[in-house]
Amino acid sequence: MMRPRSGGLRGWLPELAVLCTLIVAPIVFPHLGFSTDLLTRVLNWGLIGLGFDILFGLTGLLSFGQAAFFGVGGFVSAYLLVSHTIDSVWLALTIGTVAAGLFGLLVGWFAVRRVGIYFTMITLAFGQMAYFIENSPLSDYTGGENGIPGVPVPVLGFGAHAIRISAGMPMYVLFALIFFLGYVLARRIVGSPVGAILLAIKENTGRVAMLGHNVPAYKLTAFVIAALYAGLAGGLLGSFQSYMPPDAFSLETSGQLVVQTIVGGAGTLIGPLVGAAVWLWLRDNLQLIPGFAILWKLVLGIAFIILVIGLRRGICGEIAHWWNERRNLAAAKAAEAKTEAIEAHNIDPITKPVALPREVRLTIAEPTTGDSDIALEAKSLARHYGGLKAVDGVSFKVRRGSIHAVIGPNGAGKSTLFKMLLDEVSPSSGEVLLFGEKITGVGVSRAAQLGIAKSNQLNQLFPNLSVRKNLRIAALARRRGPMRFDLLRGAGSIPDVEEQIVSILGLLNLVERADTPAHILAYGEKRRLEIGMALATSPNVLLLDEPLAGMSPAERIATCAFIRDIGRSRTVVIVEHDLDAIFELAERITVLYEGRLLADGTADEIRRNPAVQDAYLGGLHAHEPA
Ligand SMILES: Nc1ncnc2c1ncn2[C@@H]1O[C@H](COP(=O)(O)OP(=O)(O)OP(=O)(O)O)[C@@H](O)[C@H]1O
Repeated sequence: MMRPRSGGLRGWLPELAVLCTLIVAPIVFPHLGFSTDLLTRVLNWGLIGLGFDILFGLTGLLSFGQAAFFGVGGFVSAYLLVSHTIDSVWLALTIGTVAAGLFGLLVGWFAVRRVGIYFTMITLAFGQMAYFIENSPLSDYTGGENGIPGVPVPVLGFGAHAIRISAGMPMYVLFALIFFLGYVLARRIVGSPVGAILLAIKENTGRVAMLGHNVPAYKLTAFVIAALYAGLAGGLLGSFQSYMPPDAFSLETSGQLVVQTIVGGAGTLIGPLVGAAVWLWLRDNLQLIPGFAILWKLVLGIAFIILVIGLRRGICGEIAHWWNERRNLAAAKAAEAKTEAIEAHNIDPITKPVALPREVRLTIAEPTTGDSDIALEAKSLARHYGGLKAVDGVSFKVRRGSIHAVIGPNGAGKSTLFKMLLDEVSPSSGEVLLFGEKITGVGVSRAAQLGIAKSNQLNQLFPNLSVRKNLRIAALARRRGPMRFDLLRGAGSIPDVEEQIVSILGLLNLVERADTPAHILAYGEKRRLEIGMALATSPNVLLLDEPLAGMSPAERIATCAFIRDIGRSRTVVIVEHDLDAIFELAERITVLYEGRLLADGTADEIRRNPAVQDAYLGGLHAHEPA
């Protein structure tokens, strides 16, 4: 699917292929029934599609309101030119594009905090509002139902040397050039750290936030990028046809963009262009067939259904999928065979851990008051679900640099407590202090930025990304902060992030699996990757929720060894049912029972505590020294 650029000349092959196609298209395509004007129109749809694909194909956000930005860009630019407020078409196009971007910022502000269908509904509502405003209150400026006629074409050069870019071939060349530049830019964005994070948002939004990235800000960035592309395409449309039509704002425009993107292949950048070519060609040619003139929409609909059912990934998506499968077939088969071998024979691929990633400096100030030796403190934490007190007023302190365990029978409230420790779940009452600073209420991504990370009881991976890319999303978080607009650098070009990934791959013994998609890994490997992702954020306090669950005995021993290693450079809090492991690892143990604190003390104190023995399980007696 949408692949960032790999190194060397090969990495530029898609750009080269697009450039060659744009050059030969006006020679070849007229033989297939495409006039030069139709090709120009296709390029204009392709240009909106580049931005839309970053929003929809890459980030997974389906907008039904792109016509609003297309219309704003088009009408602002057309009005400025026709009213002679501005004479330069280039300047008017720039202002129109910026206006669309600003409108995108406004709409996106409301939309990106909603998910799924609610996001789509908000974009649809704003799109319809924009259509109404253009048609009614602003009709003095937009021409209402008549649109704006007489939009001038762009001019290159000045004075006597000025060249008007007229319809036909000159206009095609202009559109092809702008599309190509837009494509190169879009590819860079996809390959940047921002692009990597947007893709991860589509895979698992919650985990991206938990790692410390500001998810709404990234979604908003994708939204504004899509609005800018649409605004530029809108402005160009007016100049191309010397007329800005009111239907630029219509729901049909937004719908057509979605349809074309799905037909061409979402997540490929080039898909919307190909989809537009198919769609416009079918539309134009069906109308010419005698007897089809009235039925063409029906036939177009049937053609769409056949394409979507036959080519689930869209035309370009299927081609890209076939190509990648063919290229990676041997590697994919080997990876699956290894997984089968691990699962069938219980091969333990863990060896001795290698270098630990180095500790990052604390991003929070040392506490000026209180006990600076306390890394984490829960103060009367409670979480109630209706009448159920999952956690009921629990207080405990975790000493800096220690391994601290939280144990308790099933349903005692351990996972809920953990979720409150990093503000993933808001407490009903009480608070959490990280190095003396209150973090309750800051939100999970801010808490991660302050230095607390968690590996989850149930894996929260990015299943379709490779192991390396999973770790990269984690390692980028604290290194770059909650949000950064590094849209033009390569995601894999930050040396200390890559060093961090290599150390963690070694630590988890996943070096050979670095390029394997996470969903192919064996269960034990997935558990290790889950821990590795939390570790890759370089946390000062690492929470491990049942890290040994589902591991083989040999993996448990090796995982305990590296948890002990991790504990040398940072504070570790661990929830685990394997009491042998806990008594071996933990310096202090907090025991929960039915949501309440039952005991808190050293491993020896807990082992001998009669209340723990009575309430927790008879099996604790088994751990009594003989
Ligand atoms: N979102 C929720 N809504 C309602 N009840 C919940 C929710 N989350 C947890 N609970 C309930 O709170 C109690 C504590 O659950 P929690 O998962 O924290 O326990 P636990 O000690 O981690 O258990 P286990 O060892 O089985 O993972 C359970 O009774 C659980 O059903």
